[in-house]
Amino acid sequence: MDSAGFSWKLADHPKLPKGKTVAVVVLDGWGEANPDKYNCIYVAKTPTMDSLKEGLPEKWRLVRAHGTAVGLPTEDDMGNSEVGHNALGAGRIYAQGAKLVDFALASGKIYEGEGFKYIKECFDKGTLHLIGLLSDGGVHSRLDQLQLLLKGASEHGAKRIRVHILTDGRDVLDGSSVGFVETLENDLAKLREKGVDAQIASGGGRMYVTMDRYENDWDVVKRGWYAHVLGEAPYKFRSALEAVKKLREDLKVSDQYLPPFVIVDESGKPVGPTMDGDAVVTFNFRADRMVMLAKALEYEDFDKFDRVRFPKIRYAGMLQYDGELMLPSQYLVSPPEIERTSGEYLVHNGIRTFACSETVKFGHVTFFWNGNRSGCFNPKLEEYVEIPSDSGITFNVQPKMKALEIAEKARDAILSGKFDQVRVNLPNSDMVGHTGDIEATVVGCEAADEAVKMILDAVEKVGGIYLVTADHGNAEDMVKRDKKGKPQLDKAGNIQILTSHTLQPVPVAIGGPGLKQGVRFRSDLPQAGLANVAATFMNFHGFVAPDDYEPTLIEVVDN
Ligand SMILES: O=C(O)[C@H](O)COP(=O)(O)O
Ligand SMILES: [Mn+2]
Ligand SMILES: [Mn+2]
Repeated sequence: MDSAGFSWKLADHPKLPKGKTVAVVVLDGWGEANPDKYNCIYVAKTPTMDSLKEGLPEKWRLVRAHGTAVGLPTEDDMGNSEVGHNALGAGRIYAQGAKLVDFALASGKIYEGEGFKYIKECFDKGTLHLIGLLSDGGVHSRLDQLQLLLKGASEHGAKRIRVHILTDGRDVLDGSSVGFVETLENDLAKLREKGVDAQIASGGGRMYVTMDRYENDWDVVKRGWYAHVLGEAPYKFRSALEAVKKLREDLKVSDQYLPPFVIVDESGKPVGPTMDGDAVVTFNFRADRMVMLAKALEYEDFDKFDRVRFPKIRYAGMLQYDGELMLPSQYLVSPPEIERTSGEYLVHNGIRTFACSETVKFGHVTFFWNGNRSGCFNPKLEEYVEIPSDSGITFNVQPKMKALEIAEKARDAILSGKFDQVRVNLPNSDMVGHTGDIEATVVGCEAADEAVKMILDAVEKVGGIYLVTADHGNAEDMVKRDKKGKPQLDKAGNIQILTSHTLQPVPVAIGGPGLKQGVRFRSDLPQAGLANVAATFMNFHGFVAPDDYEPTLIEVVDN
């Protein structure tokens, strides 16, 4: 208990014992939707997940994983890993980056903050560079926010602006990059009419240029550095619209994987390399895929690739992306203050924790889970294991990914008796789902199901408890639908493959020999969401969750 009366000590659960091994399994991108041929989870053979569903309604239920249930601005916002794992780990709903940036832009407060004042110093003599994902997906960034920022920055004195665009096709339909570039070009033309020298300067597909995460492949960031900072790329165009259209057509690549390009003037010179005295803003609000670039832009000492030139710039993130590393040190909007997460409480109460995934999702069960905080709380009680992901491939080529390796690590951790909580993220349904390859996604779902089986078998052996859930939907719906739920055809009469997440709810399944008789899902929380899960597994560890956590999903009835 500190002087303010706060204590990390959790109250004992009146009915549930301590000392059980609890496996918490997060299937990434595994939602519940009507059965049809575009529902890869339904098409896949998933005997383990199917058997869990037989526990409905006492041991299997659905929870909300999108929109306001996870702190997003509207019910039209699909869920995503950041907000999903934040809610799962923190047990409460926080207004998330998307919403905080909306507020800051609408109120104009963004222009009064320290971060904006810091970059503004460069507006007289230097260029303002805006780097980020050009998309209205609302997962990492939003086009309307970029539009407002462009307008606001120019009204606050920016005279020369260069935008460096990463094309999406992952949180939005493939091919939509063309329309986004058109919209942005229109806005920039309007700024030019007002005397602002504003242009797109470079770009590339988000999965090939700049937006890697968790240090899976620094070459991705290096390509971005060359294009956005050095002004060098294998492809040069006079306009971004031409770049995106030609690269898609000539190379037959999708938006996500466009190669890096720079825009050049009539003499072939890049129009917007980043130079001493310039300001840079990375306009994504979401952290994971901006942290690596932020390091390259901010750190004096940096050895991940040769930056060739390290310009003296003033750099600010849309948000601070990592609270522990305080990276970047300058930012336009304060991130959600996610504190007192379940992970922190549990280590304070002696719970030994093991967390594991492969690189592309490793930060999800650690960094996002712990409220966007790197590292663990107490290395004596926690072990975080990262299995290296394949890099340089799209995951439809290896749809099984490292699911079984993750499951083996989890199994061994459970059988070792050294841990009270064993937490994993199984990435397949999400990562393969994002490729839009339906057959491969089916294989990925089957691999994830096998991995769940391996973990549940280990839980069975040690008399433990399991909680299986997901962070948002993806693989359960792979086609764009109209309001009635029918596949919506494009102008040519073709179905449109949905590479993005969905608005679907996700399952929560509980069980295992250690789960006391009489434990069942309450029926009075029909609107429950991911944030209700933390209190639930805290109960399985024998504790009552803190008062301000969203209520537990379970009750214990006496037989
Ligand atoms: O970053 C990505 O891969 C997608 O934009 C969102 O997927 P995730 O939220 O599952 O990571
Ligand atoms: Mn996810
Ligand atoms: Mn995803």
